[in-house]
Amino acid sequence: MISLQVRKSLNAAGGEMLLQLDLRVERGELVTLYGPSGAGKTSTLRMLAGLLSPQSGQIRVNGKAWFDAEAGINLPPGQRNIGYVFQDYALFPNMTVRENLRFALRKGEADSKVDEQLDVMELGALAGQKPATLSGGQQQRVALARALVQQPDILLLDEPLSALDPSLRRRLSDHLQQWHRSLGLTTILVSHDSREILQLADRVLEMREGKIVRTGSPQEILFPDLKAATLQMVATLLSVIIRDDTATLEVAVSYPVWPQAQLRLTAAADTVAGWQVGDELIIELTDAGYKIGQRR
Ligand SMILES: Nc1ncnc2c1ncn2[C@@H]1O[C@H](COP(=O)(O)OP(=O)(O)OP(=O)(O)O)[C@@H](O)[C@H]1O
Repeated sequence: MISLQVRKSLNAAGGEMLLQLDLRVERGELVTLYGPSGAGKTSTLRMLAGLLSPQSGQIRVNGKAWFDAEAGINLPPGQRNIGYVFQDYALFPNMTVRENLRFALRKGEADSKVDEQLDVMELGALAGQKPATLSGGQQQRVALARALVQQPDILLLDEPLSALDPSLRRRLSDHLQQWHRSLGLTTILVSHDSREILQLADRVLEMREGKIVRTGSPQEILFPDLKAATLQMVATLLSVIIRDDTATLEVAVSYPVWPQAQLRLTAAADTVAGWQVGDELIIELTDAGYKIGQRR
């Protein structure tokens, strides 16, 4: 179990911002940190990893103090059994993909763990290449593979799938879910992707300006405006074609998640004025058919 009560003053764009956190994550839980850019999500992960020191407070993991300002305890990153994938990937530039993964093996462990991860991450063909020759998405997969080779107790993931194309993203989020369960990991995931959060998260912590402002299930936090008594769906606008007074829309349903999630709908051209691809929509099923509106 992770328990973290810390304060840290950060230099935000608009001046000083106090990161003030009091959170607990149970063993085996997968929790998502969700919130706008600059809310302090990455800084929270960096404090857990030992890369950023709080000014006051405590971090305890499974009963052991990792940080305690009053007692003068601050374990270095190497003594915290954490695997992390940060936005800059932090791969060793002078090592090949395979060497980057091998470096994360514990002493005396077989190379087969490296081969296994290369295989699952679909990186086998790139094993001999250096990070600089890889795309962002490939580097992201190497970073994820390296974090898992380490066999951590705690996995910290800062938008680990954001640079991947949609189909690879889906495959790897399935794998992530399996690893989290089968390896008994405790995972903290920073994500903005509704589908990813709905699929993976047990609980969402919403952060704003350095504080946790709401916690709840993915549905409660992502879609608080959905009315329980009516049949509604949340969807992303994929395309819109207007002909005369009628707009034809293609949308991808993100909640509830359907196996066949793409729909084609029509609406009055006036209704969709100003809508853009990528906008989130709410589709409400009514006696007369359906009603579409933009999600506020
Ligand atoms: N070491 C540091 N010292 C002081 N301020 C920092 C430090 N690291 C980050 N900050 C500032 O703290 C604020 C929060 O940054 P952080 O990266 O934690 O936000 P975030 O929620 O992860 O944002 P994003 O979604 O854009 O990654 C930013 O304004 C940043 O400039």
